[in-house]
Amino acid sequence: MEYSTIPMIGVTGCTSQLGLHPFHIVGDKYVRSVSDAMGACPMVIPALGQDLPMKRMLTSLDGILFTGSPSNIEPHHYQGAASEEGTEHDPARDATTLPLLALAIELGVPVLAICRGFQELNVVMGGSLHQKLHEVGGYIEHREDKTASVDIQYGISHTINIEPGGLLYEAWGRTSADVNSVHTQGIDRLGKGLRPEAYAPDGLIEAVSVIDAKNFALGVQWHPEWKVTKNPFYSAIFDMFGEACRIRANQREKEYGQA
Ligand SMILES: N[C@@H](CCC(=O)NCCCC(=O)O)C(=O)O
Repeated sequence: MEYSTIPMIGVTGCTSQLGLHPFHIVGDKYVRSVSDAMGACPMVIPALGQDLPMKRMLTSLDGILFTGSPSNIEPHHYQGAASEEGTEHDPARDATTLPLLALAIELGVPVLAICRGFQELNVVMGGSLHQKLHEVGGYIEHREDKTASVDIQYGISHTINIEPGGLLYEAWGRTSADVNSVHTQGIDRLGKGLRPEAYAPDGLIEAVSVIDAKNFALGVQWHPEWKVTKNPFYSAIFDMFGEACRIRANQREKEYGQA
C-alpha cells in the first residue's frame, strides 16, 4: 500500500494584546511556508505553557516549525543579566516553546527553528545569548533597517559560510549562501550537543543542528520562510524539513491508520 499522507506541522505562536483582548498569534509567512513550500498542513500551537498536553500533541504532529518573534527570550532562562527596561518579552511563549522544543528533540519529532526559534534551540541545549550584538563589538550589523520597506528588511543582508558535512550542506550542496538578517540577539555560548552548521562573515553562528539527533533538527538565525518559494536556498531547507516530516507522517499513518 502506498502512503502519501499530508504532514501535520505545528507552528509556534506568540501572545499579543490586540485592543482589549490577549491573542495567540503567528505570522502569515510561517503558516504559508508550511502550506506552500512543504505541501503540509500548519497547526498553530497556542502559547499555553504547561497547560498544553505536550507529549500528546507531539504524537499527533509530524514536525514543528519554531517561529521568529520580535520578543526576546527572558534572560533568566540562560542565566543572563536582566534585560534593559522596556525589552519585549513573551513569558507565555518561553513557557511553551522551551519545554516543547526539548521534548520534540527527545521524541525525534522533526524540528526547524527560525530566528527566535534558533535562539530557543541554543538555550534549550544549555547555551547563552548576546542580548545586543551591536554593543558587543566585532560584529557586522545584524539588525534590519526599521525605516525601510519590508522587502528591504527581509532582503539579502550578508553571506554565510556553510560547513561541509552538515544538514545545510546536504540540502544546498555549496559552502556559501546569501541570507537576510532580522535580529538583535545572537549565540554567545553554544549549547551542548549542537553542531555549528554555518557562520556569518564576522564569525557569528548562523545555523546549528543537533548532534546525534533522532530526526531532522536544524536551527537558522535568518528567515528562510520569507518568500521561500522564490529562493532556491530557502526552498532547499524547507524541502529537507518537509521530507523528514513526510516520512514521519507516512509512518504514523501505517501505525495508526488515517484519522
Ligand atoms: N527577538 C530576537 C529574535 C529575532 C526574530 O525572531 N525576529 C523576527 C521578527 C518578526 C518575524 O519576522 O517573525 C532578536 O531580536 O534577536
